[in-house]
Amino acid sequence: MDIKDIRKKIDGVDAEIVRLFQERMKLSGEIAAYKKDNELPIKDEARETAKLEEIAKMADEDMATYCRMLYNNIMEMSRDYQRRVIQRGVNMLGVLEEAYEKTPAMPPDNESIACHGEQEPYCRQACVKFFGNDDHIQYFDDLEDIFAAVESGQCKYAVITIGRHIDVSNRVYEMLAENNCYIVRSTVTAGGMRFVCISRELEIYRGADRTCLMLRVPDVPGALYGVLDKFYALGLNVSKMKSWTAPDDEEDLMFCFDVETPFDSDSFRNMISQVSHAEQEYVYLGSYMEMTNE
Ligand SMILES: O=C(O)C(=O)C[C@]1(C(=O)O)C=C[C@@H](O)C=C1
Repeated sequence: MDIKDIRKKIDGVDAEIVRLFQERMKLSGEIAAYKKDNELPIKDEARETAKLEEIAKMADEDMATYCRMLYNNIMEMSRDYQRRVIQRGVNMLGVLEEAYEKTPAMPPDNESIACHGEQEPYCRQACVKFFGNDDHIQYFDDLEDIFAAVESGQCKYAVITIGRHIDVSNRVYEMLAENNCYIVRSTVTAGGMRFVCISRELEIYRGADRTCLMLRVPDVPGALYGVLDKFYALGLNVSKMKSWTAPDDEEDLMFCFDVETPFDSDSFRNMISQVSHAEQEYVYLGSYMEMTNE
């Protein structure tokens, strides 16, 4: 068969795939609305695992791995779309201000905290700084287990490092977004490791003076400039800037950075308005205070 004929067949199959993919995404959007109304988390690990198993069984033997990879990506996009559906029309500033009003002066000192076993001594130091004690730590082997513990409610908070290993911190930011978790406090321990306290509930403590934002942009010249320019125009300082290639597409860049401005200020409100009306989809990862030794 001529290559042209084969391509024609591929075009036909692609048209079907696009139609069905969009149909699936719309259904996923309906699930997002249900999850929002019933206060359910976007990610359902058990459903995804079962779905991948089912897909692998359904596929021909030599295609099973490809089908699994495809569905891994499809479900990641599906979650991304659900996040957008949920955020659409939400008055972001109103949500943040309500969270600020509801957050107590100090974090509770008797909640379970998920930590990484490998980082034990530093984690303890960070917990003492955040909660005044290190009595309620539960140790886990990896980040996935830590986020699962927070997601399921087994632990209300997690204290994890975000510094040092560049790959680790990128993954932490991606996982915060995937699991709808927020940074609520931050500190640097002895040894120069930066630890953050994260929560699934949006909490904004008094004194919060920096806000962590993440966004995805196409990897084209000037992409970074176009993002930062808007913050500089508002007189806002941007720090702890990180960028890396999107995990699922080499042509996209992920940016994560802190904007330094007190929560209770006009410049904060201007920034949120800027972010809410931007063309790009920003992911809000929390407003917090950097806790020092004093
Ligand atoms: O079944 C759900 O709960 C969905 O939200 C749909 C879906 C999917 O795309 O298949 C998306 C996210 C969940 O983690 C699991 C599955």
